[in-house]
Amino acid sequence: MSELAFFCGTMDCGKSTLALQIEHNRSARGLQGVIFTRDDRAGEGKLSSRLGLVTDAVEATEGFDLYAHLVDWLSQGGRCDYVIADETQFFAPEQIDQLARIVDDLELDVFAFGITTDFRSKLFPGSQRLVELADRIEVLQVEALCWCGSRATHNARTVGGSMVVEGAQVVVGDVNAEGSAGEIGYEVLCRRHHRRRMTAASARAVTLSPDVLPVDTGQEPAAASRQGLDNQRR
Ligand SMILES: Nc1ncnc2c1ncn2[C@@H]1O[C@H](COP(=O)(O)OP(=O)(O)O)[C@@H](O)[C@H]1O
Ligand SMILES: Cc1cn([C@H]2C[C@H](O)[C@@H](COP(=O)(O)O)O2)c(=O)[nH]c1=O
Repeated sequence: MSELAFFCGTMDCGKSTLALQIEHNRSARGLQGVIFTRDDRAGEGKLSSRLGLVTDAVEATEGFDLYAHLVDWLSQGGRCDYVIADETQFFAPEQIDQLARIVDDLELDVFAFGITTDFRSKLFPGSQRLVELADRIEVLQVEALCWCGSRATHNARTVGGSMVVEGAQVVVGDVNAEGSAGEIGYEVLCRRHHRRRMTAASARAVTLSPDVLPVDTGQEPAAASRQGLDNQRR
């Protein structure tokens, strides 16, 4: 029986890589898929992974009907054995309903990939609909890590290394990507540090601050600095 599977996780945990692997394994066996995406960092009509692989995809723009697209494609003699949808957090809830209809009415497997929550740890509407409709939800097993070494479960948006909590829900961007001052970047954090708005840069700044270095312990500076970091981890 065909199914709607939702593969989710934080940014940078390997979702697009898995999407490309599923595509590779199936096409290597002669199957043909249709790939949808929206607002991939590599540009319009692309599905890309940080490992350097990229493939062409159909851009699911606002108002684009994924079910109608597939019916058109099939009725023109096109072939489709399965569907892959990446960056599904950006899809409208109606488009997720269309993915479910592709499973139910066209009897095709749909593999959907996306982050569940935004930089404020609120569900994206598309991801919420996937949680509501998916037959199967898989959290990716390659864990991204917070700077403290714990499993990263949340996505932070940063400006100048500091976490921000104001702004539009959708801003395409990358982890480790902050360039010029004021540019938006992202960093994955554990919940504790997301709640405290403590990014790698702000933890480093606190650790190095003279305020938190014990002055009369007789410790070596390196040991004192480590102790400051331990305090932040707690
Ligand atoms: N230079 C590298 N060497 C090995 N693995 C890498 C490298 N760069 C990225 N990765 C892997 O790729 C993952 C990101 O894959 P990607 O599919 O782009 O993530 P997502 O789609 O979830 O944002 C990282 O978590 C890491 O496991
Ligand atoms: C948290 C968050 C992320 N985004 C954007 C940033 C990236 O372009 C994508 C996630 O892509 P990835 O392949 O999973 O790394 O989503 C956003 O627009 N708003 C957010 O709050």
